[in-house]
Order: sequence, then C-alpha cells, then structure tokens
Amino acid sequence: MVRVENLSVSYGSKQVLDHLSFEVKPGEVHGIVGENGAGKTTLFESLVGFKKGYSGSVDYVPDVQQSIGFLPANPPMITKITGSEYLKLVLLARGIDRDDFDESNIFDLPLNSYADTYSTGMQKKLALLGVILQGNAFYVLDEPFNGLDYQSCLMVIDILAELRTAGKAVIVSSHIFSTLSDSCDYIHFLKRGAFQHSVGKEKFSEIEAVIKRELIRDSVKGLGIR
Ligand SMILES: Nc1ncnc2c1ncn2[C@@H]1O[C@H](COP(=O)(O)OP(=O)(O)OP(=O)(O)O)[C@@H](O)[C@H]1O
Repeated sequence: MVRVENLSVSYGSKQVLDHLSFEVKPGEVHGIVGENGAGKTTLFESLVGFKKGYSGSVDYVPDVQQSIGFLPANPPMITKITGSEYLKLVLLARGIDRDDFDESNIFDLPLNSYADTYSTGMQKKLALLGVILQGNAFYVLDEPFNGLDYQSCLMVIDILAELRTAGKAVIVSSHIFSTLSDSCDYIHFLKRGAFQHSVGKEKFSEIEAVIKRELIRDSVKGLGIR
C-alpha cells in the first residue's frame, strides 16, 4: 500500500534521512523509535507530502494518497473554534458532514469549549480523534502518546489494534518502547537517519535490550551519584 525506497533527506550539507526503504501493508502497524533528532518527524513529513525535495521514492496505492490521516507531533489549533467545530471542520475536509460527536468523544473532551484553551494532552487527543473519525486508509501518527495520561495511552493502544483489525496501514512513532511493543507488528529503530534495526513482534524483547545498550550504555554513571 505504501512503499518507500531509498528515501534520503538533507538540510544543506547535513543528511537527516539516509536511504530508508520499507513497506507498510493494509492491516500492519509499524512503529518508529529513535533518539531526539534521529529523523522521525522528517520521515513522517516526507511520507505525507509536507516535505518536498527528498531523493528516492514514496509510492502509494492510488486512492490512498487522498486518504492519509496525519497526526503531527504538535497539532496546530485554530483559535476561537470549539472542539466540536474542530472535528466538524476536519471531517468536512473528507466530505463528511457531521455534528454529533457524543458517542465518539471517548476521551471525554469538553467539546463545547474553545480547542485552543485545551491542555497539550487534550489538544493531542482532539487531533487524534479528528484523523480517526475521518476514516482514512493510511495513518501517520507522530508521537500520539506524548503528553497523554496513562488511561489515554492505553486507549491509543486499543485504537491502534482497531485500526489493524479494520485493515488500515499505520506508522507511529514513540519515545516509549513499551507503547510500541504493545501495539505494533514491526518496530524500526532509527539512528541518525538510518534504520539500525527493523524487527517483527517475535524479536521485540531482544531488540529492546539491544536498543537500551546502544542508546544509554553507562552514561548515567558519569553523574557520580552516591
Ligand atoms: N528545518 C530544518 N533545518 C535544518 N535542520 C533541521 C530542520 N528540521 C529538522 N532538522 C534537523 O534534522 C534532524 C532530524 O530532525 P527530526 O525533527 O526529524 O527528528 P526527530 O527524530 O523527530 O526528533 P524528536 O524526537 O526530538 O522529535 C535533527 O538533527 C534536526 O536538527
């Protein structure tokens, strides 16, 4: 459904993504984990067409390109519109005219309040709700767990499972490995713009140990805590 081949992105002389190749099929959830600055957001923006000027290719099954649900790491909010109005607006972008969100308001958001007065976590949940209700075919979710309380994180894990069952293709990033191991079919460890490891479910625990070793080593010992 979505095939990425040799995707490379540079900012000036700095190469940020280095020949990434992978494929996301319907009913698959792919997780991306990597340290700050590894290139996750750059990858996601390239996938959804926000970032041009990359080399390599991003190919979709034709009807999928019009049906991408992108949750940015920091979803932009429009001022002076309520949560309900926000949802109505993003659904209208997919030609869906809908006013009643009571049953879909699974995060108990104050939908009659202005969305720009929501907390960071509430805005993230509203934006996530919007892309899910749009009924897209391909979901690109940049840190959907970030800023969410524990209960909402569990709900997002459930949402990812539902998307898989519904045959959607999903790519999701997180800094918390366990959120990905609970929800993904494949995990890709992105390091300095390249996939250092790409593994399926059966190797998640093995790879978690490897990633921990590669990322932190004994650096905390340098604090000399006694
Ligand atoms: N507009 C830009 N101009 C120059 N360099 C940029 C630009 N945007 C991102 N970068 C650099 O590209 C690299 C990857 O950034 P990116 O935001 O994709 O990382 P990330 O993995 O999403 O990080 P984080 O986990 O902190 O959100 C970083 O080194 C960053 O400084």
